[in-house]
Amino acid sequence: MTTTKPKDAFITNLETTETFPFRVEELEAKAKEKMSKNAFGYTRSGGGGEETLRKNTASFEKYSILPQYLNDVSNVDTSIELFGHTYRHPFLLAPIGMLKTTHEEAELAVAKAAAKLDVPYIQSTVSSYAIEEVAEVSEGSPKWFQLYWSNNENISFNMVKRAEEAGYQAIVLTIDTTMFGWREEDMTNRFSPLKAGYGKANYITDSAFLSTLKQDDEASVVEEILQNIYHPKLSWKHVAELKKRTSLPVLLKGILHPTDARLAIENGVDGIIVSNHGGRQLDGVISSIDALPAVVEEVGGEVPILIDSGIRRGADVVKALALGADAVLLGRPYAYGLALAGQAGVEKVLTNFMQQTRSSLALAGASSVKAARNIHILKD
Ligand SMILES: Cc1cc2nc3c(=O)[nH]c(=O)nc-3n(C[C@H](O)[C@H](O)[C@H](O)COP(=O)(O)O)c2cc1C
Ligand SMILES: CCCCCCC(=O)C(=O)O
Repeated sequence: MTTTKPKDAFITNLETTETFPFRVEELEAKAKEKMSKNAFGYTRSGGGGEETLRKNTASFEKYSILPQYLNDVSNVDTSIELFGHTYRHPFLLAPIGMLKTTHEEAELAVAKAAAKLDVPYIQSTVSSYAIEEVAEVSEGSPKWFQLYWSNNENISFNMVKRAEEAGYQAIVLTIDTTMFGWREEDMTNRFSPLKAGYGKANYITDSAFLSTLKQDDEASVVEEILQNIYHPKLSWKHVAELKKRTSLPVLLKGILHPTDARLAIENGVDGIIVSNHGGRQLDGVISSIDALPAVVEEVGGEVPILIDSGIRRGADVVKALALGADAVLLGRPYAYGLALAGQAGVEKVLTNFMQQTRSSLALAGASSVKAARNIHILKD
């Protein structure tokens, strides 16, 4: 008798002959071997003494799933709906800048992997490939655009307009990086995208951004990028202005305080991303998963809430959904997948997340993302 795997089975992967790491710790270790010290340091590290970076993953362990069984979880619907679009999985790819420091095909490889697996990709303002180049290789697939509000406002408005014209479905304004965090590892390594990666002139190709940069000087280029996005005056007035400038949904990335979540809603924001930027900005801040419950309570379902920072496994996704997130953003793991094997590496990281999320939902007793809200979570 032949046995066939049922479609979408909760595959164990025990029979695999693959050498691509399943363990995220091994993924990071292998990426370290493959990447330059400069680029790996930039990707892995956090702000200050990395207290928040450590807390982001450690905090997940304080939340325990109290599963319920005998629920018939033979069909798990992992799809979600956001802003009128249905997405097949409850995760998106977080914006990660200057991916040419990691792999020559950078955002093109990531966008192609995301498109193939129907995962929305959030493209960073400081991408190594321009908005239109990314749109071209992943035509028709869901993409959002992350905005750093340049102190040269025309650059920002122009990028938003171009993203809209290129078919991006939402604008994500990052609010926690109006100035750069205190990045000790990058300072120690004298980080520069020019020495970290591929192609001297190509770490950022967007013409609007490029025009503000001298491209041939390792040290000053970092300074110039940071000068461009340095904007300590950024305020709720800018959020209101952005809302006027685009018909796309606007999300704020970097909300941690429930009062800021309320202000976001009062200022017409369409969605909130609870995030501490992967522990890369202010060190010592609360972990995202610890910040989530109060934000969820304040928002009361008025707008969708997404979360990132520290999500490493399917069980983390389930915990975030159970605590009230509508979706999560995956960050460093896909960058490491990119470092190891380009587009195929990103696909591998994503398919592992998909299988793990599906089986974790089922084993917790939820047959849909909506049902995940009813999963009981105990906090240590
Ligand atoms: C190398 C790197 C570059 C990043 N670049 C950006 C960026 O350009 N814009 C942004 O909003 N967030 C950026 N982030 C933050 C991510 O979007 C996300 O918040 C963070 O990676 C989540 O933490 P995790 O990767 O530890 O899960 C970057 C993160 C990393 C690791
Ligand atoms: C050296 C320029 C860095 C631009 C900001 C990218 C980012 O958000 C990050 O966390 O790094």
